[in-house]
Amino acid sequence: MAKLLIIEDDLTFSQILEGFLTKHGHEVQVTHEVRKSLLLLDQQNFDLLLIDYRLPDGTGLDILSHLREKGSHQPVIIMTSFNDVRTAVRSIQLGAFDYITKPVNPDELLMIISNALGKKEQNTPHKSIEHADAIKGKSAIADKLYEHINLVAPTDMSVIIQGESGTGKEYAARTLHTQSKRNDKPFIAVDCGALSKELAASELFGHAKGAFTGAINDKKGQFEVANGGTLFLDEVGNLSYEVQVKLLRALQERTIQPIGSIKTIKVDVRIITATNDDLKASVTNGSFREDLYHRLNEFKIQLPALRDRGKDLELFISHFIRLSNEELNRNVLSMSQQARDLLLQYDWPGNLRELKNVIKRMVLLTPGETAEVDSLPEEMIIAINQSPRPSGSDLKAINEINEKSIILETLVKVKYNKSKAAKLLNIDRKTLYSKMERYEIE
Ligand SMILES: Nc1ncnc2c1ncn2[C@@H]1O[C@H](COP(=O)(O)OP(=O)(O)OP(=O)(O)O)[C@@H](O)[C@H]1O
Repeated sequence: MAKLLIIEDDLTFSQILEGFLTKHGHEVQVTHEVRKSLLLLDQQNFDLLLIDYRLPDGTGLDILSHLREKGSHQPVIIMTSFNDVRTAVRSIQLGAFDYITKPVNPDELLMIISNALGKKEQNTPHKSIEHADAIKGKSAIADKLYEHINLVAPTDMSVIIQGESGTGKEYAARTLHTQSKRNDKPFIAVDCGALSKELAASELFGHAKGAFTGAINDKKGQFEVANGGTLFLDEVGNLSYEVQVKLLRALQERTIQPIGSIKTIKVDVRIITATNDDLKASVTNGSFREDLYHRLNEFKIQLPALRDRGKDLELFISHFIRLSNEELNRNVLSMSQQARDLLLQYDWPGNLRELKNVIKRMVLLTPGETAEVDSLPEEMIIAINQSPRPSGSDLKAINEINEKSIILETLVKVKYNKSKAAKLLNIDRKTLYSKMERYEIE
């Protein structure tokens, strides 16, 4: 049993969730606003938080930031409408464990909660590393990527890995380490996005007993822990100006000084950083130091977005189906044409992480061997149909696009039962068939 806090402003939905999770053995509390939830979080400890993305007095990200400032690391799951996925993936950078799209599927929710509780101990600023099951891809863009990785890996150069959220930056950093001569020494990953301003310096450089309230013992910083090996700083753009100064000094002088200590410690560490922001823009607007940027940017690796990886998408789909079959004890061997088309058409703003989640959910909801389109989030179809709107005043084109997306949405809702769809759409079956043919809906 775990102690859960639900922060959700939809009263009916929060009641349903509360009942459902209580029935599954959890102790559940519910609140409906950011402000009240912050008070509760300051008074009590919860094992896991389930937070609606849009709340009346803020967003789930405000709560995540508050937790980060406090240095709390309990797993957080963000619940979001599909239209907010692009923003919600940002929550992962701020330390959320995962997100789930509404309407929430009960099996999927239980799976995510149990994964989150299972990984609780690892959900600290030191990121978990589970990249034994990785594939490279066969597209031209993947070839180029690995050419760069192979080129720079054996050197001691500092590398910045840039790429959208979920593109595999941590995986790339780990590959650089395993292909370097430091591979028998530690690879330490620190998620700077999940560190509060106050704790960041002590996390990186350590502190002496009594250096500040709460520093009850000496603590080794991650620089020292990584000595001889590689230190991976994810979301490096989140470090405060003061910590940037300390980091630059550590890199230039190859020594660190724990907070509150007079001793200096020699360190030999290769630095790999990752960012999904444009760090150069942060230099231009003054939030990131230019001298540090140049010191970190001896080589830059750009990770491609999934939507730009062509045929690799299909390889990743098969790969994640295999992994999910193993994990969930399922036997999904194929997908219907509609399901495949949908996965190939979608533009994957959350990249590999989003694909992995969607496939896991699909496998979970498929008891047989063939996954059907209704095991995919129906909002994916809406997202695809929302993409290009004809510009200007071509009323006929606008009407056609609207008509196509309403037909698609209805078909998904009734699991492609055409009689039911025709009834809901208030047209006869023959008209529905001819419209489906015209709009190339299978
Ligand atoms: N080459 C790969 N093969 C298989 N799985 C991968 C690969 N690269 C990444 N993944 C999976 O995709 C997910 C996201 O990867 P990762 O955490 O490395 O991305 P990231 O870019 O560091 O994310 P963030 O921007 O949120 O820090 C992980 O679950 C990881 O296991």
